Amino acid sequence: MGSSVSKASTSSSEMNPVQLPRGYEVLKVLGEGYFGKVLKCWKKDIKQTVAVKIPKCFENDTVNEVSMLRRFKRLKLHRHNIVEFIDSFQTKHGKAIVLEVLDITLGDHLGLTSFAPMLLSDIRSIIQQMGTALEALKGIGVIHADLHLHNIMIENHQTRPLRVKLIDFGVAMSRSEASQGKRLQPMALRSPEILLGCPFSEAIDMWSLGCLMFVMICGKLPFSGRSEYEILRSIIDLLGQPEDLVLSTGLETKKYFNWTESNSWELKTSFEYFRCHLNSVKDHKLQSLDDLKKMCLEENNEAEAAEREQCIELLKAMLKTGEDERITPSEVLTHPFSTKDYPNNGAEKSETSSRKMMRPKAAVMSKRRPACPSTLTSHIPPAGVILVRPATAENTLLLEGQGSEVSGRSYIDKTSGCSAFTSPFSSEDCTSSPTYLPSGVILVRPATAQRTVPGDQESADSFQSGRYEASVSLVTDVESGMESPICEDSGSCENTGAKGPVKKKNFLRRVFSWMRKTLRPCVPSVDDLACDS
Ligand SMILES: Nc1ncnc2c1ncn2[C@@H]1O[C@H](COP(=O)(O)OP(=O)(O)OP(=O)(O)O)[C@@H](O)[C@H]1O
Repeated sequence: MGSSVSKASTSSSEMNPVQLPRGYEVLKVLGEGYFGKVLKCWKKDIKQTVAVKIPKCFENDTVNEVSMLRRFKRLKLHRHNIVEFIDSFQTKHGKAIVLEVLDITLGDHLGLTSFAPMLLSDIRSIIQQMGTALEALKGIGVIHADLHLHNIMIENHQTRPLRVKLIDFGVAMSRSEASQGKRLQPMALRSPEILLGCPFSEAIDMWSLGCLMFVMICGKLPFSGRSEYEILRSIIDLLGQPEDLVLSTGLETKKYFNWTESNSWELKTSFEYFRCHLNSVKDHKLQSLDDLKKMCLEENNEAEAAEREQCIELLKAMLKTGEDERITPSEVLTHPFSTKDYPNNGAEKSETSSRKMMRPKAAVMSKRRPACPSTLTSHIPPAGVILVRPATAENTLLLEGQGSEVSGRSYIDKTSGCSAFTSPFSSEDCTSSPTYLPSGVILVRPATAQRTVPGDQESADSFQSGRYEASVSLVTDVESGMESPICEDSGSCENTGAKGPVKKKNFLRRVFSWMRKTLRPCVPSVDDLACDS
């Protein structure tokens, strides 16, 4: 790499405190981390846009990261979902790193939907790909040690399946460097072995990935607290205490635990630890990970329940407090959730709700033209589901403009007692606790004979003809602020009396006209729905 430095333009130098070599043109700032600023640049010799990570100051030596990435390049690890290294060059603060450009971080992606739970199909593809990345790293004895929502990047968040890459090897190390007592990983994602100062291995990355999977499932962190003690207490609350055998190897165990007369370790109380009482700052109300199985997107959907069950089983295997018991990356890849191979898997016969929702969405997002006419019936959304484009900056604004959010908080069905989406977080008060939906999904009350006008065939016809309103029964009530035509009509609300058929018909007309105005820009066209192959 040539070391001659061009005189950057004013705008470039504003974005970039370090002048870049002649062969680069700065386009924009992509992101910033603790160690470096990442710029999108045009690399003239290869005629390609690249991401250039520039160290902020001299202490942030990137030599380790560069040599790690060079090794990955030799081993072609970009084929295993690890960011592709292109080049490096010297700056006054150390080596700048040139990488392939990626789209947005997983954290930003979740942020677009206010951390709504992700579809199981999206979670599966992310876990499979990160499992592959961790397997490749384990194969060469490398620990990433800094897995978090902003170190997993999506290649293009508008296409499905989601393609993700692992980035930021700033603190990555080889297994031989994994000396007991090192402080690694973001605190909330810190594994028990790091918290306790036990011997550790690549398994610490699986722990962090498990924590991230929890966030993808329910939009919350599994463990929270402002100190390591609180994180540890939070882990023990949800998962139970690590085995005494594990605790006995920790350099920090005595800091957090007392050795009792019954010859076992017992977590110190907050008073013993801090000299003051401290309430737990839990982000959720789960008693155990199994409670997550109760979270469902659709009632009475056995396929979805079976899929979720396997998803949570995998999560439990990732969040084992003892690293020896924790699932390995290769086991993740063969887990039934990853392979979608489990009893009651209705993949062949009837697809799960997430698939049903994903199909048209993928077609819409990839803007594929239908290559073949397809049978209409395979594209009719299940009763009670309105298909909308997945949340993007644009359509999020569209919905927000109506006083709502895609996050689903606004789509809680108060009248049905949260029956459309049961969340363990909202078990106490479903009107005030946040309940989340995946992006692109609006829940409606289940269709019943009374509520569905016209009948199935008519509904199918109108769906095909673009009159989507006919396939919809009733939109759920939304949270305050959202003007809803549904609850204006007493006949549609369970807590009010029924009205005559004429009034109901008028009401439905109003509903449909409201929906036409509101949802048309979000609803896929028939062309888009016509072929998903
Ligand atoms: N290849 C890339 N393509 C696009 N954006 C990127 C790329 N690499 C990094 N970014 C953006 O820059 C941010 C910072 O990158 P990175 O995590 O590598 O820096 P860091 O200083 O090591 O961060 P940290 O604070 O996590 O240690 C990322 O969160 C992301 O938003």
